[in-house]
Amino acid sequence: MQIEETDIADVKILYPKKFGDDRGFFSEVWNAQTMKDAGLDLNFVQDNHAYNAEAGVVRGLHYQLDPKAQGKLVRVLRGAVIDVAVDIRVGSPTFGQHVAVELSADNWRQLWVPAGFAHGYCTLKPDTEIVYKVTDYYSPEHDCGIFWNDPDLNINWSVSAEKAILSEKDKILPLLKDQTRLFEFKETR
Ligand SMILES: Cc1cn([C@H]2C[C@H](O)[C@@H](COP(=O)(O)OP(=O)(O)O[C@H]3O[C@@H](C)C(=O)[C@@H](O)[C@H]3O)O2)c(=O)[nH]c1=O
Repeated sequence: MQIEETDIADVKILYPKKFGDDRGFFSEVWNAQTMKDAGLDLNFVQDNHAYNAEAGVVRGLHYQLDPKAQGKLVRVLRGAVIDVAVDIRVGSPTFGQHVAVELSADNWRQLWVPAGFAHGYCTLKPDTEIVYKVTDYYSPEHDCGIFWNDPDLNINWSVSAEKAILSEKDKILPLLKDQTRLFEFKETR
């Protein structure tokens, strides 16, 4: 498993090895020790799996507030997405900046989205399945979001505002500048 740094210090791209043979392939997609060696001692408590019928489905940008903040390790089983992590830690040198990475069944990458970040994705293909491990349980009371197409974020989602397919909840999320429920930046997060 190779682990690559991104432009935002705490967000990482993981490249699990894939061993192909006549039968198909084998891949270690999560290894606690490897991540610990890379400085991430993680305790996942829930695995999420979402199916998206169409290309252009946008989910996000979502996060849970402290004390239920979640780190997310994201990968794609079928199809492809642009996966996005936005730094929403007030006081962070990269506040409001984002990392956007294509994750697909073909490239087999994973994105580590730490607590303190809003997360979202846009499907690039129909029949896209995404799975992610999270470090805390779902808590609707702590669930928050930011509008996906906030002009201040300047995210290239690969879909137009007219064509994007969103949940009713996600259509009316606030802009980052209007969202008061954010995180505080801590060096050690
Ligand atoms: C996220 C979540 C949802 N649900 C339920 C609530 C609701 O009835 C239904 C669909 O929920 P949502 O519309 O919030 O699902 P979705 O829009 O896919 O939400 C997800 O988006 C991505 C981008 C994330 O990062 C996730 O953390 C999560 O927020 O599933 C759970 O039971 N457990 C969970 O962990």
